[in-house]
Amino acid sequence: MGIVINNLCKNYGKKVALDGVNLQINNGMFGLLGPNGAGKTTLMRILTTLIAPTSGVIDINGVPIGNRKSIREITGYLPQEFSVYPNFSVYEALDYLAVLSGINDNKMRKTIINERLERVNLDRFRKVKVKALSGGMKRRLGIAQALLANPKVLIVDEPTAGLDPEERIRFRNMLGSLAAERIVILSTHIVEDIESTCEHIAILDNGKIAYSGSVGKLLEMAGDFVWGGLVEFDKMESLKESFTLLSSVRESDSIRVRILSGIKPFETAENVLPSIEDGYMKIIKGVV
Ligand SMILES: Nc1ncnc2c1ncn2[C@@H]1O[C@H](COP(=O)(O)OP(=O)(O)OP(=O)(O)O)[C@@H](O)[C@H]1O
Repeated sequence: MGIVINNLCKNYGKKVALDGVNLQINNGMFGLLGPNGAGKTTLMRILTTLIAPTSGVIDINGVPIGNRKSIREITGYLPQEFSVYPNFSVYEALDYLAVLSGINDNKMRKTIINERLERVNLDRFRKVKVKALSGGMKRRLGIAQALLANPKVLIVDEPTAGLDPEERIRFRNMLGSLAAERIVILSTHIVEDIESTCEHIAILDNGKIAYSGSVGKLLEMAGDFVWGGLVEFDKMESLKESFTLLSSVRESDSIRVRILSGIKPFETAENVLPSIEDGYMKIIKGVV
């Protein structure tokens, strides 16, 4: 069970957006990371049957992706640009979307909407107009919409972009609790979003899977490549030219740097504990 993707390719004309993607995604929270243009949205739109692959095989819980009706019944999607009727109230917007998704029985629709509103902590705001919601509340409404049919797979694209830190944390926690009983795929280029929630991740780069596996394994792989130490100001330029500088913070007369490198970058440098961001940079920069 779960999602199995074999040799998936997607071309837009001459542009190759996905190039031989192989991936297995099981229950729980799965992070899809990658720089802008890597192909994340394309992959998610294929998984939700909004666009068709050029070639390759995908099964979701044993159902082939070509069986669009069944796939749509088991997947929920929160796109990057989620917007609904601004003058509707929260309840009206969900009611309308529920009718569109085929939940015709009035009593059942009411029960489902009330449950979803509670799930995303918006029940107190049911009468508030959509246009009056904060960014985080709109995103939560988007999740309520994606959960209407109680999908086995929930796919969310860049959900925390534009949210303030408190809203972002709340949103991540909510996704974490939803992942207890389904697959949640979280696509983002914000590495922090992955750090606190996902056990398994994939990194897409230029249409290809550059890494897939556990967060722990990524950290292990980055272990010997992250260096830290204090350097003098006048050494900074040459360090920047020769190595990937991860961070630099002034400390009185020197600068404390973190550097990604396969060799010791300067005499007093020492290996330091890597973060997911360091692991991500190692993969994307191809440091060996
Ligand atoms: N409809 C389209 N026609 C042509 N090229 C497209 C189309 N949609 C996407 N692309 C291109 O395919 C590549 C992958 O795009 P995609 O939107 O999947 O990447 P992404 O990882 O989601 O990026 P972002 O984080 O910026 O949303 C990009 O080079 C993009 O310009």
